[in-house]
Parts: sequence; structure tokens; C-alpha cells
Amino acid sequence: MTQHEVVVRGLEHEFRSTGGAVRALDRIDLTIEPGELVTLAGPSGCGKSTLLRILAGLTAPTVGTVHVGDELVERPGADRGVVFQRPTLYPWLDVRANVEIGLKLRGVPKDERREAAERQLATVGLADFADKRPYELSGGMQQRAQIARVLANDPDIILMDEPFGALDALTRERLQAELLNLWRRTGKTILFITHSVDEAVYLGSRVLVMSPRPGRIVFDEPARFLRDGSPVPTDEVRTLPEFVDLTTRVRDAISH
Ligand SMILES: Nc1ncnc2c1ncn2[C@@H]1O[C@H](COP(=O)(O)OP(=O)(O)OP(=O)(O)O)[C@@H](O)[C@H]1O
Repeated sequence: MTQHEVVVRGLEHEFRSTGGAVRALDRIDLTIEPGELVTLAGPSGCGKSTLLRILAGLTAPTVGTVHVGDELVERPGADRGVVFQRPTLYPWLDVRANVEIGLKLRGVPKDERREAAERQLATVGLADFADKRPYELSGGMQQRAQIARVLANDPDIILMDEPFGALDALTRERLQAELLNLWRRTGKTILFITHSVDEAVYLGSRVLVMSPRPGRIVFDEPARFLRDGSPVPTDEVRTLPEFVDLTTRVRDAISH
């Protein structure tokens, strides 16, 4: 499978309401290479979710374009999967049916989609919970199920909007490690939004920071100590001088 780069050109976005116009994004140019794990941090309201929704094809930009390879993004597509902060599982379906839903809508035969669902539930450690309803799962497990659903669709690009923001610290750390494993195994392109500077630096192969009003990318650097081929990082990574240095500079970029 050939993966494509994501190319954002001259993106601007304005929300108009009765109170006036909000310029959420301003002159965003960005290329995400196949297989990058790009983390995007920035203060609340700086436009991170708006950018993600435009990449997902859920919001049409006021000005500018997004391409995946040669394709202009105009609507959601099977090449892009979205994981939101709050799990968006259907409460009336069991976990397996929730994971299968995208494949079902695309007309994938039952045996095939069941197999894909069970494989991805195993990937996220939920093999034994396929018959449960979402309300029987913890927040972390629901988030895992949401990730399994995206993986079952096998998108090239995974867009994650603060997926671990609402989880307790321990569950969050476990899911961070799982995400890194998954990324290294599959080589998928991932854009990951977070409020946490530590999470951005820990997970990213490249770290972006946006500034608010109007939303612009003000920081864009590789996370050098997590270059391809390095082992999945442990807590030791956080004590490396390079980690501390990048964390400090990301924090400065956010506060300026
Ligand atoms: N549907 C909307 N209508 C009007 N204004 C909006 C809408 N969605 C977002 N905004 C405004 O656009 C700006 C960017 O919002 P956005 O949700 O993209 O920020 P964010 O960086 O993701 O914030 P957070 O980290 O708090 O989720 C904010 O000022 C917000 O109030």
C-alpha cells in the first residue's frame, strides 16, 4: 500500500456568529510525510480541533486546501480515521458491532468484517469484551474500542483529537505506550492533538505548536531522540537532556 503525504496550503478559517467573526486559523502551511507521528500542542482555543476537522473533511476551510497525495480533501474518507476525546460508541450496539460499523457501511461481507473487528479488538487488548455494551466498559476501554474501530477501517492516516485527555494518569500512560507500539508496527501517519507538553514531546516524531488568535503554527521540530528504529521509549527518555530541552522550548512556544 502506498501512503501519501498530507499537504495543507494557505489554510484559513473563520467562524461567523452573531457576536462577530472568530479567525480560528491563519495561513497554515504544513506537509505531513507518510509514517510521521505529528503531535500538535497549543493553548485552549488556538484552533487545533478546527485544523483536525478540516483534515478529516468534517469542516470546509474558508480559504486554502488540504490534499492527501493528489486527492483534494472535501469530505470524510476511508483513508482518514478520527479518534475524538470522548468515545463516540453507539450505546445500543455491542463492542464488536461498534468496531465493525465502518466496514458494514462500506458493504464488507460479514465474515470479513467480524474477523477484522476481532483482530483489532485483540490489538487494543479488548478481545474478551467484544460482547459487552459500551456502558460496561471503563473510559479507557471505551477509548481503546474507539481506536479499534478506526484501525478496523485500516485508514492510512489517523487523526486523534486529545484522545487520552479524559483518562486517569495510569491509563493514559498505558495507552501512550500502546499507541507508540501500534505506530511502529503499522507505520501509519498520525496527527495527535494534546494539551500536555509532556505527551506531545514523548509521543511525537515531530512536534508542532499553535498560537491562538489567529491560530498559526509557531513551532515545528523533529523529536530527535525518538528517531525511527529507536526502541519504544521508557521513563528514562524523560530524563534525557534532549527531552528536557525540547519540553522547555515547546512550553516557551506555547506561552509566548
Ligand atoms: N463551531 C464554532 N463556531 C464558532 N466558533 C468556533 C466554533 N468552533 C470553534 N470555534 C472557535 O474557534 C477557535 C478555535 O477553536 P478550536 O476548538 O479549534 O480550538 P482548540 O485549540 O482545539 O481548543 P481546545 O484545546 O480547547 O479544544 C476558538 O476561538 C473557538 O471558540
